[in-house]
Formats: sequence, C-alpha cells, structure tokens
Amino acid sequence: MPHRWGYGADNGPDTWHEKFPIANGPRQSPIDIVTGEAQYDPELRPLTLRYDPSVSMDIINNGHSVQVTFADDEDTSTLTGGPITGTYRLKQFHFHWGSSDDKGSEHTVDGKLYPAELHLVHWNTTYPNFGEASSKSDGLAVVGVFLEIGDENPQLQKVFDALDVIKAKAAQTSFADFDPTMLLPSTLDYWTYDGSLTTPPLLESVTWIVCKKSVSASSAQMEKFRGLLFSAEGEPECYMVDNYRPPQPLKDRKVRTSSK
Ligand SMILES: NS(=O)(=O)/N=C1/NCCO1
Ligand SMILES: [Zn+2]
Repeated sequence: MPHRWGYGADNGPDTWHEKFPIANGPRQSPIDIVTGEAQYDPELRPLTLRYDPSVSMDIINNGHSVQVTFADDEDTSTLTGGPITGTYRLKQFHFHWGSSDDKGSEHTVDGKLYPAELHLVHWNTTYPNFGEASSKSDGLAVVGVFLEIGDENPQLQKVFDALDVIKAKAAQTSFADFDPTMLLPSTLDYWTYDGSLTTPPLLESVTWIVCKKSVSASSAQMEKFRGLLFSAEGEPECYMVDNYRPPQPLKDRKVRTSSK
C-alpha cells in the first residue's frame, strides 16, 4: 500500500518534499500575512462571487478534509474581479482545522492562527477543466475565509449536520441546494499573493485571495469537525484534526491588499 501523505508524524507536511519536491519551491502556500508589509494596490478590483446553489452536489470525507463539490461544466458558480482576469469556476470548498480552538488555519495574520480556514477552490475557464488548470501558473484561485470562535453559524450548521454520515474516509452523501455565498464574510476586503495548493501535489498554480474579515463558528460547532476520521471504515480510528500545513517561506513575493 503506497505511503499516503497526511498530517501525522510520519506522513505530515515535513515529509511531503520527499514525493513532492516542489514543497520547497519559490511560491508555496500558506504564508504568514504580515499586514504592515502588504501593499495597497488601487488597481485591485472588488471580488465578484456569483454562486448558484443548484449546482452543489455532494459532501465527502476525502481523508484529508470535508469537501463540498459542485458541478462545474458551466459558468453557473463563478469568481470574477479581484486580482484575477477572466472567469474562474467554483469546483469545491473544504476546511482546515485544529485539535483545539487555538490553531487550525493555514494562513496566519501577523502570526495569529485562527481555529479554522475555509477554502473555496476555483479554476480558470481558459483551460478545459480543473485538472488541466491545476498545472498552470494562473490556473486556480482559492478564496480563504478564517473562522473565529463566536456565535453559532446557522449557515455552517448545514455542513456540520451532514458530518455524522461521512465520519470515515471516502464516505459521501448528497448535499444539494447549498449556497456557499452564505459562508462569506460581510465585507470582501482581501489580501492576495501568488502561491500554491497547500496539499500535495502542492502545485504552484494558485492565486490566493484571503479575506480580511472572518466568519464565526461556535466552539461546539468546531468540535464537530474534530469528530471526523482520517481513517477509513475498518481501519484503526484516527481523528481528523490539525489538517493544516504551517506557513511557508515568502521568498521573492509581495502580498497586496485591496484596501488600506
Ligand atoms: N488547501 S488547497 O490549497 O485548497 N488544496 C487543494 N487541493 C485540491 C484543491 O485545493
Ligand atoms: Zn485547503
């Protein structure tokens, strides 16, 4: 059985470079966002996120995260504007979280870790599909949203309610009519930089768009993420926690901001 990547001691982020040498590449993600270093760029446009709930399909435990997938054969759920040119289609969203509320996000802000981070993954429609786009330098755009501990989030609750039936790796269930717009913060000011997937194959094809404003989740809701398993049915149970890659070197990159 191949030695699959994960977040454990013997297959975690520090080992990924063995099979994915790009792990030490020039534009890896996530990064620590040093707010004082971010450059305001007046040419950055507002984000336009137009999502159609009718194309949400299912929710799956893929062994690394919980992921909601969307039908992406038409421009029904798209990202335009912001730092990108053209139209990017929503493929899926997923989360990263910690074993406790003091960690879990992938990006950090002035060294601050959030309890979780939502990633909305989009691909550039100048390419035929996600797979092709994922190997191009401008192929993907991921919108990151931080989750903070606060009031219970009724929109997120729909995701949490589905988790009980997808506890083990590879489990999935239908997840129709979900509008991811409801997961977005009230204002869409953002930081942006050129980066990579934060999970293998770590391809350097992502324009990162990290929202400045976070959304809330209650501690009880956060606890529900931690009930998921990295392991499949019949395997020794391994709880899905700390499924985040730590910040990587900024190297020769600048972070821009859409607002002063
Ligand atoms: N955490 S991430 O960079 O969004 N990773 C992925 N992998 C496949 C799609 O998004
Ligand atoms: Zn992610």
